[in-house]
Amino acid sequence: MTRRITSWHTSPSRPRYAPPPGAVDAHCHVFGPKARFPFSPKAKYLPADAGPDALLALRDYLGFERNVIVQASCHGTDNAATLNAIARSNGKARGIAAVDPAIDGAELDTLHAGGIRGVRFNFLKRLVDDAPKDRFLEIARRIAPLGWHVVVYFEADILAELRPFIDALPVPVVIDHMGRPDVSQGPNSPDMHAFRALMESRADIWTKVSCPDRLDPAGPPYADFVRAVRPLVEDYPDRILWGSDWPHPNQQAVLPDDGTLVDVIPEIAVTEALRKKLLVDNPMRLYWPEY
Ligand SMILES: O=C(O)c1cc(C(=O)O)oc(=O)c1
Repeated sequence: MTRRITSWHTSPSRPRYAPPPGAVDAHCHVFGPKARFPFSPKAKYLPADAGPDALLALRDYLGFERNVIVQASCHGTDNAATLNAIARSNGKARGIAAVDPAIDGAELDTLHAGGIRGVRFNFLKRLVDDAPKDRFLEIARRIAPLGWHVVVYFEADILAELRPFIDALPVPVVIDHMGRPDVSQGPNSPDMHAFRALMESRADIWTKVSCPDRLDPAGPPYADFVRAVRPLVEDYPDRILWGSDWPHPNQQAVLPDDGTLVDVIPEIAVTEALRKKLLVDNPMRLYWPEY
């Protein structure tokens, strides 16, 4: 693994849709820069540098004000690159870390001071070697006093197997990219039924209605994604978040145009009130509750 991948569009279009003031991109990442923040020896992909300068410039270009930076799997459990990006944002970014179960209380406090507000549990075999549920539960118990939540990333085919684990989590839960349903099957598919059952199972489960580029292989204007996801936005308006997913880890065949991704927002959230919840009120409640 030597070739470094550029997984993002280097000249995205400017979106036609203008997000409301204070909009939060609640799922994005940084890669490196590698010279200061080397990738994990266990990384499953080796990306080109996509550091805070590029992220903050894109934020402004797309019309957003804040970011939630999710530790990318290529950085393992060393959160230095994510913390560096948060520190560069002038208080306009917070983050989600990946941590080793052995992490001590002082290290958790340092992460909190650096803007971290949760930890991510990644169950994708193509991204991580192992996902020990018992140790994840131990971490979730440890972060509860900090008021953090957990972010869980999985694919639809393991949702049933994961249910007891998710049910046992003692803190709020955010599901990345809706647990990757097959959106081509429409809004009433078995995947969507199972996902809705999860959303119904507790009041403190949220989800990111993100990644049309990953979930809808037909590409722009992502009609299957819009048809499957719009009803979720309408039924769970207070528990949804949106994120660009920049710099789109692992995307290679087709690089998503971030302007086009922003233009999907008014298609899935069809009223101004829904868009304000999705882009401002909900992420602020979860990541900047003091505001
Ligand atoms: O589907 C993916 O490849 C992917 C990877 C990562 C990561 O490497 O952290 O994060 C994501 O949100 C999505």
